[in-house]
Amino acid sequence: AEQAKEKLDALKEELNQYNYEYHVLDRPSVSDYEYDTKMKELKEIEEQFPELITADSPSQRVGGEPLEAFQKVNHVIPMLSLANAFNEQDLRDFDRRVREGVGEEPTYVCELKIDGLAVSLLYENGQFVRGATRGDGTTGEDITNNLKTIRSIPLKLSKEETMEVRGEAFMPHKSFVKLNEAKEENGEEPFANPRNAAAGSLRQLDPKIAASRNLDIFLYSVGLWEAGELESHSERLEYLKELGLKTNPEWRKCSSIEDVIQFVEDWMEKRPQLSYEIDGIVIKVDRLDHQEQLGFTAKSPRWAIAYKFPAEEVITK
Ligand SMILES: Cc1ccc(Cn2cc(C(N)=O)ccc2=O)c(C)c1
Repeated sequence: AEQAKEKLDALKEELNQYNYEYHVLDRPSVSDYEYDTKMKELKEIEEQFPELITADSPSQRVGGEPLEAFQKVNHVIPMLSLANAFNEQDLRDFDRRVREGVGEEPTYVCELKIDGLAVSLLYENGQFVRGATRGDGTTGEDITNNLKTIRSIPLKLSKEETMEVRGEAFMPHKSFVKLNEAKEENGEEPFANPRNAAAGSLRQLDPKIAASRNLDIFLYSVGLWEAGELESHSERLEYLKELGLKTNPEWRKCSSIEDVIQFVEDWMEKRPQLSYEIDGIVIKVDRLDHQEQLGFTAKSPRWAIAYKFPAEEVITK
């Protein structure tokens, strides 16, 4: 069994790397056939030596039996909602409040606001151990088995960090159209939009159904983090990527509200080119000390705002 363990460890490393290249970088280095052949080899060894199976093995993505119900999860740091901006004046008002609060010109980070389901991923010593929905911000549902089926979620980080990361799980356009075609063929009610389809998929008690829905994820923030000492949101985004997590590549630093308004106008135009749905732009003050100075209202941070695009008629055909 010693050689089997060595062979298995090598295959795990290799397959997790290929999975990362394909689903996170969108830059595979081997053919699907080669990936599939090595996966079969790994499963054969695990079948012979079940005691060698580990939680971060690529064979463990589509987990166990359907659950009876979801366990509750308490978010130690609440997952807050963002205040909304609907026009340029709202953005200028936000900028004025920020400048008055921090007493200097802030740097902003603008990110695409993915129209999916906010989720929390907990890693302990680099291992993915638990995934949860946002719920009401304080209490969510444990959907670990369903989130494990999202191929772009690494089962192991590139460093042995103990941290909670947050992001948006979503259903890409192509998967949404295919799913609704299948539903209509079966005479079932199609989903109204990709957000409902993603939420419906992650609320399935049977992980095999979630696995069939081709969901994806972008991570964009950090919750609990033992050793966290970075100083800005932009550094955190870069660190999430360094850890092997999928981050949205379109974020930009903006040195003034004029830049923010330009970014918002640009993406209003470019939105239809994306392979996933966005419902706006998230604007955050970059420096974490500025964020602390600004603090929170009862339900939202004062250092961030969500610019909402006018609802787009979704072409479901
Ligand atoms: C048979 C088969 C196996 C794998 C895949 C997709 N894919 C490919 C790779 C790869 N090329 O590095 C890695 C992970 C993965 O999920 C498809 C579409 C079909």
